[in-house]
Amino acid sequence: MIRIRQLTKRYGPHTVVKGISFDVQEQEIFGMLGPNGAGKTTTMEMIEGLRKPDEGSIDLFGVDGVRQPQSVKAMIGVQLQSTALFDHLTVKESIELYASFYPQARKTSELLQAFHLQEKENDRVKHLSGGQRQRLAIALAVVHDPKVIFLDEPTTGLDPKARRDLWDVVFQLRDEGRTIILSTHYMEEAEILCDRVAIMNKGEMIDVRKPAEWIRNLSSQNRITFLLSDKTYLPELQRISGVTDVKLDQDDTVTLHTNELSETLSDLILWAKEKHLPLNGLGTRTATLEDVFLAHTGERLSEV
Ligand SMILES: Nc1ncnc2c1ncn2[C@@H]1O[C@H](COP(=O)(O)OP(=O)(O)OP(=O)(O)O)[C@@H](O)[C@H]1O
Repeated sequence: MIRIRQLTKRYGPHTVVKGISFDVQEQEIFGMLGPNGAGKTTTMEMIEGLRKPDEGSIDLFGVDGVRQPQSVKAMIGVQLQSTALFDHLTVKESIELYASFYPQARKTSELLQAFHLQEKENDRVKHLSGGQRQRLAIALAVVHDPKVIFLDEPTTGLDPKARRDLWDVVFQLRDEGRTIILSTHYMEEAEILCDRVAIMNKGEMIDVRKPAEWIRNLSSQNRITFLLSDKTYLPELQRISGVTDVKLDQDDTVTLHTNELSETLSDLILWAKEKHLPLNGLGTRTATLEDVFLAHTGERLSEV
């Protein structure tokens, strides 16, 4: 287990990580979300032993991350930004170069296979697609068979297919028994990939929860919409079970906010039947992690 307690980092008068505490379980895919400048990278780099905390403790599977950063480095793999790869080396040469940095390394053939790069082994890095470069960057991070892997926005800029392929790589790393800490700007990615998600804002840790728990706690964000031209029905709609708010737009669209989506929906249908109202344009929208993020940070992640 990774145990972080009261971790603090200051730059001059600015405290950019403000005494945060959390645990990461073994074999967990742990996501860190937050707007730009929230302190995600600083936190990850303190755990990686690259930046020294001003206060607090880091215990990485029994190793003191603050006092023994060198021991931490042997246990962890950090994905390079794909721009940091050597463009003129081939894929195979890149892996062999990185393997030469460690006393013990995984076989090149095994890594080529695990990261679906066999067919590209003799291609120069500069000729790889975005997804292949990212897979190579992660392959290089696991050359020495680390227990913990850090991925900083691993799928930024990838097309949907390459993104899904990379998710498979991350699941595979976890299934091999590794613990993964990643930052992402994509809500969908956090929902699908992460066992638990930490949301950071302005150097503070808002909380750590499973994606579904974050969403459940924000369940009044569930919405039902339909067309209704007669305003006189609005007070009745307010009384339908689960409804927390009713809004009517200028284009006659009614939006019901509810914390009990299915119950509200079935009661609404019964009510409309009684009144002989057609419920044209009926639609529902459940809360997403994007709504959670907006509610907690006041920003849309897709825009940051
Ligand atoms: N070396 C440094 N010197 C001074 N301030 C720094 C330094 N590194 C980071 N900061 C500041 O610390 C704050 C947190 O930065 P950090 O990079 O950790 O945020 P982040 O959540 O990773 O953001 P992003 O999503 O943009 O990567 C920012 O306000 C940043 O300007």
